[in-house]
Amino acid sequence: MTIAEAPPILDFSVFYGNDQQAKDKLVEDVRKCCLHNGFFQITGHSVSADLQQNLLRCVKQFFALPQLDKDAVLKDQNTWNRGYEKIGSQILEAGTAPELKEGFYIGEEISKEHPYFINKRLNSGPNFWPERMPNVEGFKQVAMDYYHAMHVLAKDVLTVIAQTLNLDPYYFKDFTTDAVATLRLLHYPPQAPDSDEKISRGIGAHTDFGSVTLLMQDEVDGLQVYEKTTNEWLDVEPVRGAYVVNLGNAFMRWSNDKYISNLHRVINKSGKERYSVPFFYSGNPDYMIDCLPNCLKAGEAPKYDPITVEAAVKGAYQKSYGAAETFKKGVVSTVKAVENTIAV
Ligand SMILES: O=C(O)CCC(=O)C(=O)O
Ligand SMILES: [Fe+2]
Repeated sequence: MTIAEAPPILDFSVFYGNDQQAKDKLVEDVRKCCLHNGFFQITGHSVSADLQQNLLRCVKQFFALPQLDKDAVLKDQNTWNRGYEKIGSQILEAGTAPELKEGFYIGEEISKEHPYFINKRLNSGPNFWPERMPNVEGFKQVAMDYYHAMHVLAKDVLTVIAQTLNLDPYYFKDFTTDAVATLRLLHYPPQAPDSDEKISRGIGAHTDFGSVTLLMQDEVDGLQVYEKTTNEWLDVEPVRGAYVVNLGNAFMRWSNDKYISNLHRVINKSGKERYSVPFFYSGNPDYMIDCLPNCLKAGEAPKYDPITVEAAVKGAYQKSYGAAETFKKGVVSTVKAVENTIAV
């Protein structure tokens, strides 16, 4: 594995097997990636190809709905991060235009009687389903089956990550109990061939806010990961069925910046419609993120105060949507980088 290459593809099936040498090698490969840029890809995982394909079919059906039907479930109608976001709702990279993507957010189905909803906990409430969609019941079923399968896979990935830090494989058990996570369906229309490379983005350069992200891409490319050693953007070519795994800002803070939450972006120059589905795993909202064991060098002190998962993640989305609003009001020059985004 050389360094200035797109995130390597690791065979995760060894995690489920008994070959200790292969398991150790997986842990070692994941460790290298976490230290370098926090990005790797996995095949041979537990999510079935059928479920992945069914979900992608639903994603395409949803975005093909008439605009009015999508607008009926606009996410600004709730405060718990569910529903549809229009093209141009977000700016993650300072100095770029509102992003050329539309999205749909799904989370755990949390009723209005649930204590998480009553107490306005992180991203907690009922889903906001597109009731005008033909076969909406099928859409709900596939989306929730997929959402729950992703929780299982995220726990497995964290079991490996624990071992990369020489921790008990189940070190993250409390963190993953009653975890909050968000599934985001994304559609990137093709960018005009003559669009300005400097300001036109599917999604601007950003780092993810949560702990770990598991991303499924369809067959159209466009995702790029920043390579700091060479100051390049590396293409992450889609691999059928694979997940791109990356650590988010909360994990970086938790590891005292030993493990990296890295910049990435999407520019869809393919001329085709692009679809992708990131799953953002935050963790248990009450869990206290405090410098993980084995993350301090000799004599080094923790850089950050302990913080709950909820406090670490909340608010970050708000800032990026605020930036798009500011842009649309015509005050482009005053748009500031969101706190955790570095313009390169
Ligand atoms: O669509 C992609 O490939 C990346 C999406 C992403 O980075 C995000 O939603 O945070
Ligand atoms: Fe991202």
